[in-house]
Amino acid sequence: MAELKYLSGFGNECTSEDPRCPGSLPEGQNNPQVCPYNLYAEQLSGSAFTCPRSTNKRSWLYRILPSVSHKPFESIDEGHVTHNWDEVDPDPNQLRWKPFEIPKASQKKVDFVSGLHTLCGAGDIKSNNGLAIHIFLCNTSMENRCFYNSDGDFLIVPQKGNLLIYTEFGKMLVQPNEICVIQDVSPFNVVAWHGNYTPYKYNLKNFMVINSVAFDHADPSIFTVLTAKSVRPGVAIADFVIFPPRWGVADKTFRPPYYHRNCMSEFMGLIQGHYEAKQGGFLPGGGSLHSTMTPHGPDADCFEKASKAKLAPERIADGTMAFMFESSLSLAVTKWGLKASRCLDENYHKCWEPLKSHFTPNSRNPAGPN
Ligand SMILES: O=C(O)Cc1cc(O)ccc1O
Ligand SMILES: [Fe+2]
Repeated sequence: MAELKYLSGFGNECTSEDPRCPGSLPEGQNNPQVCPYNLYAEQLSGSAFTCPRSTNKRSWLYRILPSVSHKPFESIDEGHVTHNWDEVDPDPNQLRWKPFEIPKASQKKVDFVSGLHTLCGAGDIKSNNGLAIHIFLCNTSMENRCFYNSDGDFLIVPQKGNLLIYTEFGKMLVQPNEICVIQDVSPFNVVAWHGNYTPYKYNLKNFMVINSVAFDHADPSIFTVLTAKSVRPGVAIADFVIFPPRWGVADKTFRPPYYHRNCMSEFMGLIQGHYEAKQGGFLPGGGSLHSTMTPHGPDADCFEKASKAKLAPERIADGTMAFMFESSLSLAVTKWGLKASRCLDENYHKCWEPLKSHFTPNSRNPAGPN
């Protein structure tokens, strides 16, 4: 396939015309009585019409047939997708999953849609307020079918293999270490479009990381790549946060993540490498969930090493890409997540078992390594 060319600029107003139909975008207006090439004009709204201009999102598509010209929808087997957050009793334990297994194509062909497995989530689709985390485990391209999600935005984080995604706005090749966000998808008959509501992808290597250059551990909001806002300012439905390779230079500081409990839920995954707070057990393709107020933090090995380490400047997480969805919702795990996936790590809690008391009641300030 010819190399794909992309329009650049997050949130920009972009335009695109199929080179075979020059001038297919109407000039000076969006909705002419008759569009160039006798195309249909169709608007796709990504925000309420009434949003202020700075948050208003919409695109205009000029297509051979409007997307309403489809046959009636019919239900299909829902597979492993659910929005029932009461399948199992709430579980306050720290949860960790071994790498999820991709089925072998020789045994069963599974495409992106039938390979979606809901792991956890919260909220309500009808009020458009919620979040679901699905693991996609597929081995086959989608043929003669396409998919649209009218429940919300899809942020896709591939861990293995490449995704060639056909959207109404064009094609995207999304590879590990890249992410993409898609909207509605329907038959691919768009000849031209313009607007600021489009699918996009982003290479996580381009994230300009900041970190503490003096002392102490900055909270991970410094690593926020994308935010799905809630109605409460500063409180996200989900922040998408990454832990990319960077320099650690903080003096007199325990540099890995601190022990904590959080009113936000934290779902983490690893694309490649190993995560700085866990010496082992948290593997690429796996995940972990520390839901509302569940205590967690560095494992015992990590604590021992980092509290004794000489604090020279060091590269943190070279070759690594971990990510987190930090959500104000209390994420409930599905039956698939707890049982059917067969990937739940029953021994996760043991990584903290060796932690011992270092309390020295008679010496307030024991000599540290530096
Ligand atoms: O739990 C985690 O590993 C993620 C995390 C990292 C960090 O540097 C500070 C807080 C936090 O939740
Ligand atoms: Fe955390």
